[in-house]
Amino acid sequence: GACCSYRLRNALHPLWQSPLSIPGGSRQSPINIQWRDSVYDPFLKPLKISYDPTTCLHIWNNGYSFLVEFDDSTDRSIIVGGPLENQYRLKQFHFHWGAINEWGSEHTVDSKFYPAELHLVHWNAVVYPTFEEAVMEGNGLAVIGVFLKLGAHHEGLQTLVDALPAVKHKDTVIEFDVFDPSCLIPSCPDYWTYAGSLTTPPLTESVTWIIKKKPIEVDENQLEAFRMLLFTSDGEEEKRMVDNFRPLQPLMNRTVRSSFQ
Ligand SMILES: NS(=O)(=O)c1ccc2oc(=S)[nH]c2c1
Ligand SMILES: [Zn+2]
Repeated sequence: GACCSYRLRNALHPLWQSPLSIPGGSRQSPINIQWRDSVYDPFLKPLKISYDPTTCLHIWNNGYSFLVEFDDSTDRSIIVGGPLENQYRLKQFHFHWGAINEWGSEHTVDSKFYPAELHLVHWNAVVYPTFEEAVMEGNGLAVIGVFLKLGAHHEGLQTLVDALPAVKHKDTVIEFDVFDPSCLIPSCPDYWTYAGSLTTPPLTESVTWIIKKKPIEVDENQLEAFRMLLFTSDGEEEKRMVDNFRPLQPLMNRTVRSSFQ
């Protein structure tokens, strides 16, 4: 049945040496979003995003992806509204991508992969004292997912792409002190939302996912810049950082809601 195959899928996937099964794994991510099965919820509010670009700190290659990290010691960069009961603080954003343009995103829409997916990670600092504690709680995190599609050059992304050669190897970091990530979020307010998990270890079921319906456009050179990064440290045999996405997980007893009709 679905459950054993998903356990097999997790066990087999080379990248995530995740445990054979996640304890009580009933809300794992990513999932396929079947547009026609999503349910319009008129009570969903618009998502309110207010980021302070000066809270940007650095870019770090952590050996899975590259993270742009923010100063989350105050409420200067937050999101509120949408499906959320509290405001959530921006901690970092990162991407997942493929070796080629045919795949790379973690979520799919009607089984379609995008070449890449952006995750903006926020945590519930109203209720929890630290990010590490929020990661363990059902309402601890809120992640905005934005699909990237091949198309026009993205000016805002280019400032980030220009810094990537400095973080080519695992565990390298470069200062990156002013960046407003809202330039990476489509202005169209439409989104899907569902209860899910982290897609990398510890895979905890602590994420309210907010997946933007509209993708952003980036060009081939910008996607290629992601693919020049390495999973490996300086001096090790080079392994290109590509296909850093988790396999699709079963929907189980969940409904995906939409903010639009
Ligand atoms: N890929 S993701 O689900 O957005 C995500 C977000 C934050 C995380 O913190 C740890 S630890 N693993 C994480 C995975
Ligand atoms: Zn992610």
